[in-house]
Amino acid sequence: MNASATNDPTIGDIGEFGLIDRLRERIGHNRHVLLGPGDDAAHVSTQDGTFLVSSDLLIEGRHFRRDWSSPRDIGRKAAACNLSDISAMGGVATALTVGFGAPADLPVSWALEMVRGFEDECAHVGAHIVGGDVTESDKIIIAVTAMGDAARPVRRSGALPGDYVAYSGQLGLAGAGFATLSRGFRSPKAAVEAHRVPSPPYAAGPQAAGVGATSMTDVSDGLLADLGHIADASGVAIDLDSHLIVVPEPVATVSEALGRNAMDFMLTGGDDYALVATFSSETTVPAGWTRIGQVADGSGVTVDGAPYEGASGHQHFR
Ligand SMILES: Nc1ncnc2c1ncn2[C@@H]1O[C@H](COP(=O)(O)OP(=O)(O)OP(=O)(O)O)[C@@H](O)[C@H]1O
Ligand SMILES: Cc1ncc(C[n+]2csc(CCOP(=O)(O)O)c2C)c(N)n1
Ligand SMILES: [Mg+2]
Repeated sequence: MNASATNDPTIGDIGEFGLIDRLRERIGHNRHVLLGPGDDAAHVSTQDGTFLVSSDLLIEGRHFRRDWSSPRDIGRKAAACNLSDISAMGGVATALTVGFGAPADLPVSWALEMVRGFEDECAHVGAHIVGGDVTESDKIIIAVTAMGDAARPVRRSGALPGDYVAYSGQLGLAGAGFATLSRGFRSPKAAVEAHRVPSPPYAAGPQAAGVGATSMTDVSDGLLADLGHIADASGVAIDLDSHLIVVPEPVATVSEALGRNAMDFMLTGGDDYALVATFSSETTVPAGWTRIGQVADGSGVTVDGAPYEGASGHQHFR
């Protein structure tokens, strides 16, 4: 921290999650807020039911680059990271609103292709765009709000000692793709494609909720970082068994080519939007899920019984 930090800290001083904590201190709630900020989506009641709602912001240069991804890819990714948050509550997304900021010289066709990407991705769950906003901006900004429905939302806070940890979907590929593109390469294609368009296992969310998952989240920042949110919210410790985490071939290829540790991509690479959940030891591992760890008394996330060296995942402002 710099000298001024003690008096008037900057966002850079306190970081993404420090800022969210400080903002949340100022946010009230009413009787309709069944679950407020802090989970993948909020849960709100209405006169005749309830809904889930979640927002994610994508900024050109921070989340995507126009020279790396097509407008259709970018639309699909912007939809995917929002639809994934609804799935991570055990829900099914029904509607999106899309705020779109763009420079005046952006071709109209770019925006239309982006919306095609949105509709393509939304087709996986049956959702559609129901509104939005447009504004002029120096860089492209895509601000999405997703709404959805869940019979029994699964929170981050329900993991219990004795539960096991399992994931569904892909890990490591998008991070490896980002590293590949950052070094000016275009292959392996599977990794680069995973950065451009993630493949969230949408149906696995309601499936896990249906068999009684005790907690769940999606992996947007990195497996260790996002499991850290489950550990914190649940007041438990989580230990992963690295031998149960199988490195996909493209991740191994990228690791070798770039002189990187493959497990780093698997444990700390974001952007794949896998789901990770905890289940009671009496629950059979659901089809499509892979068991990778254990919940115990304590706090924090360890790998093979020891803290993992380095950053646990992507953090803005750091
Ligand atoms: N500006 C804000 N005001 C109120 N709540 C916020 C704000 N920013 C984030 N939050 C809340 O903080 C929690 C964590 O946010 P975060 O963005 O990490 O969640 P996420 O969408 O699951 O992850 P990601 O953005 O990496 O996909 C969420 O419940 C979110 O609603
Ligand atoms: C051009 C470019 N640079 C970096 C990355 C990597 N990245 C950016 S944000 C994020 C976490 C999720 O975002 P958020 O927490 O904002 O939802 C990750 C893994 C990228 N995808 N594209
Ligand atoms: Mg999430």
